[in-house]
Amino acid sequence: MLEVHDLSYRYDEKTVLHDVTFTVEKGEFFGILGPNGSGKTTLLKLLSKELAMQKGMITLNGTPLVSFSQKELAQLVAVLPQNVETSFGYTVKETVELGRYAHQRGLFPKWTDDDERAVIEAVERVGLHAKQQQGIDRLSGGERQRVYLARALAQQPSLLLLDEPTNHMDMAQQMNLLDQLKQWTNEKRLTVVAIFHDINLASLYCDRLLLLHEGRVVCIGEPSDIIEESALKHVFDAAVRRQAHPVVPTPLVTFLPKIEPIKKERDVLDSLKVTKSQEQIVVAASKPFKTLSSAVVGAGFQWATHFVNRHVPNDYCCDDAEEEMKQYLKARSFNVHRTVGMMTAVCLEDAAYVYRKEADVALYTVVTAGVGNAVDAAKAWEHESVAQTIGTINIIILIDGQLTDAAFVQAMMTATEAKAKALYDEHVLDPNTNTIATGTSTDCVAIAASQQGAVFDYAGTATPLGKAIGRSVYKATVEALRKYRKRRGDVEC
Ligand SMILES: Nc1ncnc2c1ncn2[C@@H]1O[C@H](COP(=O)(O)OP(=O)(O)OP(=O)(O)O)[C@@H](O)[C@H]1O
Repeated sequence: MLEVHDLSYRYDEKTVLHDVTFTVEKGEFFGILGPNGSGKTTLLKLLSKELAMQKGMITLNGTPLVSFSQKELAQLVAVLPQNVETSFGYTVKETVELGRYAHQRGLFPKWTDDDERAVIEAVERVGLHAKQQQGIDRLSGGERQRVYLARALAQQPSLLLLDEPTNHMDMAQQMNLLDQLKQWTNEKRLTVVAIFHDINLASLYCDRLLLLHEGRVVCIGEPSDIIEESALKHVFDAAVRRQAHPVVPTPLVTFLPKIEPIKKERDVLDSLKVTKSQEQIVVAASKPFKTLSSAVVGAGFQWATHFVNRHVPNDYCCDDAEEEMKQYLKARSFNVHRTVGMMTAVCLEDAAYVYRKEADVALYTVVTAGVGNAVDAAKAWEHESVAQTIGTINIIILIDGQLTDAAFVQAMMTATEAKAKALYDEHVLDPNTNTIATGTSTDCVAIAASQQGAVFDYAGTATPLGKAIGRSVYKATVEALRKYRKRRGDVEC
């Protein structure tokens, strides 16, 4: 629908756009990103003919932009500029009605049913139906922005040009408005070209993005191709980290603040406070540890200061164990956002604690082990139903060092392998298949790292960290298992 070829532009002596070339398809939501002064607004003004072209070519549906009259262009293209001058004295509806100018004909144009329908739909779409008779000077900045967007939508354009459309809006309004626009691109094949400052919003809503830097196109493509750490670092001169969105397959970026690296606290593991009772084992750290866990509370990545292994009865049963565990933690004054919480029916006196300090690696491991639900993972499919009792082998590993994401995942793998080996050597059987068990049906692992000091890129079994994890987890699991089995010979816990 839109083709831009070798577009350059200069204000006086200063060239601010250099040979910009791209195309936008009909129905596409196309985002323009770039730092302040990179030429985004100038580009948009050239697309709307607010600025006269100096060099290059822009075509709309195959016709050069220069050959459209202003009125012809207004029937195809609507613009929401960065700053709109407020026309005081108009109501919301009257302001939106101005969007119909492009469709009025003759010296004394008649207001038609089509005009009325277009205005009402636009006002409703931006959620201002209830305020349509209100003067726009009595609206908030965000509401006013929505009125101007409605005016642009009432124009029923094929191409909508937006300069920071969600300026002044709170988060909910931004999402709501972009959801609506996205729906219009799908339903009405409206094409949107929008300037964004929020990279994550652009990534969520745009089909493709164009990244501008000092008036030049750095790259064009789908968000997952464009949102790339090194390109963003180069363009925005800021360190960023790319991550996966938790729900949709688009990337998210986090800008990393230029703060002093965390000061290395000596012997961070020595200052851990470990409290043991029949009800719970609590490992408390003075600073948050970055943690990857499968715990009931705090699963996934989390920064945590407290690691709680709580004893529950053998017949513990709850529809929403996570919520129940959160209530338990809150009632005991734990901050649930800073706590990793797991459960076990095992007697907590039988926990094993292993502290290892070698030249390059220091870690502290706590294991509770019960094997009532022991399962051979390779044969679990033979079980008619997997027992869902709380179990079982809970492993907490606190590491003094900085782990990459790869190292976190490898630490999980190494710990799991060492646990399985402990079960093998202790000859723990899956009672259903009578084969050696590899774990229990509800095991839990938490890998926590201080994220200070030594950097560990990997934690597989060939690395010093992996070796220390394997050795500690094996030792602690064997010890905890033996205590558990000995007690079962004496007292049922
Ligand atoms: N009317 C003007 N006269 C002279 N220079 C201008 C004019 N308008 C913009 N510029 C310059 O052109 C360059 C590009 O400006 P532009 O507004 O297009 O950037 P932008 O990427 O939209 O910036 P922002 O993110 O701050 O809105 C800047 O260096 C700016 O100072």
